Amino acid sequence: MADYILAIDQGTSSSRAILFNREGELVHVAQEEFPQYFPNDGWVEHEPEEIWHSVKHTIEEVLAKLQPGDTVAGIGITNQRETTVVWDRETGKPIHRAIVWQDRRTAEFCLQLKDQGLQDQVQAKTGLLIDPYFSATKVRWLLDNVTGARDAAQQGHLAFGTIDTYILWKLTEGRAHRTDATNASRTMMFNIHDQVWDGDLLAMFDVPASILPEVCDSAADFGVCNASMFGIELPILSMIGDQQAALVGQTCFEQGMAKSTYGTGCFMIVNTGDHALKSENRLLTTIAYRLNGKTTYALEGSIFVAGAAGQWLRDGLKLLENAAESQALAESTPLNHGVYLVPAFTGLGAPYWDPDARGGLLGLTRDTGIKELVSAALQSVCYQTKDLLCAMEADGQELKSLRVDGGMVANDWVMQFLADILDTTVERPQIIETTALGAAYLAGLQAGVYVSLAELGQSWSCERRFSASLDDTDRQALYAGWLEAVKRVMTN
Ligand SMILES: Nc1ncnc2c1ncn2[C@@H]1O[C@H](COP(=O)(O)OP(=O)(O)O)[C@@H](O)[C@H]1O
Ligand SMILES: O=P(O)(O)OC[C@H](O)CO
Repeated sequence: MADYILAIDQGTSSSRAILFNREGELVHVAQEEFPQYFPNDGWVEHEPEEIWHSVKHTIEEVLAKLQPGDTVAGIGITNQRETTVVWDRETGKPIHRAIVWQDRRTAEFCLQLKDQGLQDQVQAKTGLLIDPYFSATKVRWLLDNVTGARDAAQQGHLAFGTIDTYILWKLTEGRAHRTDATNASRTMMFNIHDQVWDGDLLAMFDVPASILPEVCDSAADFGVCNASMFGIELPILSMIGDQQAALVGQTCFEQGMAKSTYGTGCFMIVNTGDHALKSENRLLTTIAYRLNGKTTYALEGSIFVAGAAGQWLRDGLKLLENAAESQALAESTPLNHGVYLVPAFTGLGAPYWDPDARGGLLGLTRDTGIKELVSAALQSVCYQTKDLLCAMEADGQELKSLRVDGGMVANDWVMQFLADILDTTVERPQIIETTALGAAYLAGLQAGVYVSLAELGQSWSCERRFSASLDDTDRQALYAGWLEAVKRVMTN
């Protein structure tokens, strides 16, 4: 049996390649950031070739650490979801930069669809709420705005993919055009009940079926990366959206188990088993994973800005050298400083869904300083999680505890404030690279390294539990201030 599984975690801010051993331990990791482009108000783009190069370099870096005789079972790919790439099938060249999930350029078109009363139909088929977040309107924008694209698409010359599909295409040098059910479920073109690309939706978004990838289980034989690329032949054995991968990496396999991931954005997901539970509180119904043709569903709350607020303080305002510094600054101010940052830089996601909202900084006084701003930015992530938790509870999902992961959970102050504001126990696992681990687990299942999800469930272990200790009155007062601040920035 092979020694290692290679996971590729292609996130919004960086790409990572990680070698896990059979015990699910992280053995080697390489990481590379890539540029973000903000060409217009609310627009966010990535250069697909730059993403691919970062993926290629990180794979090369970790494979270089293998010893002679070491074997790799295959690759699991997990990725930032919804981000949309369209490329030429012949040349492999993207016709435009990727339109990133955070991008709001199609807000007006989404509003038109909602005004036409199409929300219910879209939600019934896809589990999603009409929003620029999802791929469908981004594909339409590309076909309408890149010269010649629509004609080329009609003639079958173009391919669409989310980032998983694009990486697979590159790894297999154009031989495989596939995605998995979790990524398909985020396009707003996929019927999550019938598990097919939906003709009505394709007509609604004016997307020709010829550009779509084949949809597979999350663990499947997706294709093979030939030895000519990295020196060893590597089959691609899993593909899964990063938030669903984190659910798998956190081994939340039972109904009612939940995780929240704090990367660029924040995504809380609760496993709802084989039931596609319709949210009455503006959460998303989505596919958690599909294995051996059996679909497991989830309820998701998606927040667009979490760690990105720290990036703004670091790169935009130059208030921080690095994200880790934020902890000491936040520790040096009381919780009730009265400053609220609503980081609606690219609109608000769940449960508000207001693409036109923009950020607000409220409660400033003459003595407001860097530490209050930093604290407010970190607190905003926890308040937004509270919004999601309230929506989940209103949908009948009672969480006893919350498993957390992602780059931001290294910050103990944030984790304690999160437990305090949620009034729930927050559990940080030993391995916080759970996204990559989830992809590796599924690749391992496909390769026969692991036998079942139940076996994997035994492997989860907690590094630290954060218990709520804040007085109830203080909690309520802090959260009431947040709700008031959100009201001030909303446009709908
Ligand atoms: N100690 C920390 N405190 C606060 N934020 C942090 C800390 N460490 C990392 N981050 C934030 O976490 C994010 C990176 O997390 P990661 O899971 O790698 O994101 P992604 O998958 O979106 O690329 C960045 O936005 C960074 O600012
Ligand atoms: O890059 P992340 O980890 O913030 O995740 C992005 C999400 O998949 C967007 O839906």
